[in-house]
This record gives sequence, C-alpha cells and structure tokens, in this order.
Amino acid sequence: MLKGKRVIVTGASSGIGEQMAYHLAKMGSHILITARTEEKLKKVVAQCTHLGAASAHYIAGSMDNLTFAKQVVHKAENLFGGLDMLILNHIGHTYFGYFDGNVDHVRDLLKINFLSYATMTVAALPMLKISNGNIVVVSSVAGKIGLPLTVPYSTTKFALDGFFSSLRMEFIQQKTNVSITLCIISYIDTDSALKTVSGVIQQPAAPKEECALEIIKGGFLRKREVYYQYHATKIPLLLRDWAPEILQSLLLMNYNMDNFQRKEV
Ligand SMILES: NC(=O)C1=CN([C@@H]2O[C@H](COP(=O)(O)OP(=O)(O)OC[C@H]3O[C@@H](n4cnc5c(N)ncnc54)[C@H](OP(=O)(O)O)[C@@H]3O)[C@@H](O)[C@H]2O)C=CC1
Ligand SMILES: C[C@H](CCC(=O)NCC(=O)O)[C@H]1CC[C@H]2[C@@H]3C(=O)C[C@@H]4C[C@H](O)CC[C@]4(C)[C@H]3CC[C@]12C
Repeated sequence: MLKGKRVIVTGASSGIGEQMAYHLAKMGSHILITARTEEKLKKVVAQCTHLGAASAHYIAGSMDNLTFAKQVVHKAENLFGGLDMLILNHIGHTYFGYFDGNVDHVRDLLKINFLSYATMTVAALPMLKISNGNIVVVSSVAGKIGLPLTVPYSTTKFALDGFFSSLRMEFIQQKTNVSITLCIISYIDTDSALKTVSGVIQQPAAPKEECALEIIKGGFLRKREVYYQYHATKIPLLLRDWAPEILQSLLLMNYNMDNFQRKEV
C-alpha cells in the first residue's frame, strides 16, 4: 500500500520504529530514518535495503535539538523531492517511578516528546499539502488516561493529543487534505518497555511487529486514531468518561508494587 511512497520514521533505531521501517521496506517505500545512535541506524538501513526498500537513508541526531528536527525534514526534501508520510515515534529517556518533583526533567522531555513533533510537522506541512499526505503520531494509553509511575512521560503524551487533535480540526475547516492519525498504544514487547516494567505490570505485552503494522495501516487509511491492542485501549477509554472510579480500580490492579523499583527508561 505504500509502494514508492516517501516516508520519515523517527525513533527507528529500535523497538516499534525499527519494525515500522522493516514493514515499509517490504512495501517498497523510500525511507528516511532517524535516532541518535548511528551504528544502530546503519544496521536498520542495511536491513531495509535487503527487505526491498525503494531507497533507505538515515540521519543521526538528538530531538532535544529543534534545529536537528527541522534538518531531518529538509534531508527528506533533498533526497526525495517531497514527502508522503511523517511518522513521529521517538521518545526521550525518562524514569518509571513516582514523580520526583523534578520539573526541569518534565520541560526537557516535553522538548523531545512534544516540541520536536510540532517542529517537524510545521517543517513538513508544505510537502504534505502537495502530496495530500499523512502525519502519524505515536502516543500511548498513558496519553489519554492518567497512569501511575509515568508522570513526565504521560504529560508529554497528553500534550500531543491537545496539539494534534486541535490541528486536525483546523485542517478540516481549512480544507487541508493532510490526515493526522494519533496512535493509542498499550504495553508492547519492545526491549526498553520489557526491561522497565516487567514484574510490575501484570498484563502481557503485545507484539511490536503487529503493532508497527497497525500504525502504518491506520496512517495510510487516514484514520483519526488507532487503538492497539483494541481491548487494552478502547475499553479503558470508554470507561474513562463514564466510570472513572471503576477504571481507576481496574488499572491499579494491573500493578504489582511488591516488585517495583524505580527504573531509568
Ligand atoms: N513499548 C511500549 O510499551 C509502548 C510504546 N509506546 C510508544 O511507542 C513509541 C516507541 O516506543 P518503543 O519502541 O517502546 O521505544 P524504544 O525505546 O525502543 O525506541 C525509542 C527510539 O527513540 C530514539 N530516541 C531516544 N532518545 C532520543 C532523542 N533524544 N532524540 C532522538 N531519538 C531518540 C531511540 O534511539 P536512540 O537511543 O538511538 O536515540 C529509539 O530509536 C514511543 O512513542 C512510545 O511512547 C506507547 C505505548 C506503549
Ligand atoms: C501498563 C500500561 C497499560 C495499562 C492499561 O491501561 N491497561 C489496560 C487494560 O489492562 O485493560 C502501559 C501503557 C503504556 C505503557 C508505557 C508506555 O506508554 C511506553 C513507555 C515507554 C518505555 O518504552 C518504557 C515503558 C513505558 C513507560 C510503558 C510502561 C507500561 C505502560 C504504562
């Protein structure tokens, strides 16, 4: 479905982003991936080429630098002459633990997890308007429902909902034919998530390969929101506004605090 399409995937050196790059490669897309670790990006690009990407490139850098965020989009413009899909997926390092009062960390994480998303969107919009393209934003259940142990992270994911849901409405009013897909994702079996929460979170982790494909499909089909896995995201969301106390109790039962130790993610 994305043969020949020109796609940027951020946070693609590992986890869900890496799997999205492989799916896109198998579909025959032109891919530009980014993250900080050049060695990992080189390996992902080599694998994408092997899997059949129309072309595969990388640019290494950190999204705490908003100039770099713009450079990624300009690199895609230079390489491909346009852009069809912008997949915003990276997250900066944080901790899985009780809020420690460090508001500076919240601000720094907002820059990586939110402001760089807004910056890349603004830079890519002229190209996406020409291609009637797609913006895909990877969020979390923690970006729709307040969960314990992820205060800074959750803050940044809620900000994405505010920005992109509002922008989507403006696109409709302005007849801007660029879709915005917000992806509400539950617990996925990426190395970083398993290392961080296993033992504490009771529910099983869903497969990253399938998650990655659902995100791409949702973006291509111009869905407003993607829910993966459906039962672990949509049902809590239905309860959120109608039975918040029941939801709260159900969610807290999911946490085994006997095994809890603060971890850096
Ligand atoms: N796994 C899960 O359970 C869930 C994940 N999600 C969402 O899915 C997305 C992917 O998560 P997941 O695959 O688990 O995460 P990973 O930790 O596997 O991947 C994160 C990616 O972001 C990159 N990254 C980290 N810091 C920076 C930075 N400062 N600048 C640029 N890139 C950076 C990493 O590469 P490098 O270190 O080389 O920079 C890596 O490529 C995220 O948006 C997350 O919120 C949502 C719900 C659940
Ligand atoms: C355990 C959370 C989901 C709880 C839930 O709503 N269950 C519904 C049900 O059982 O019906 C996980 C949802 C989101 C996860 C977090 C996340 O968004 C990614 C983080 C990034 C990093 O890779 C480490 C792990 C995360 C903090 C991760 C932890 C588990 C969730 C909170």
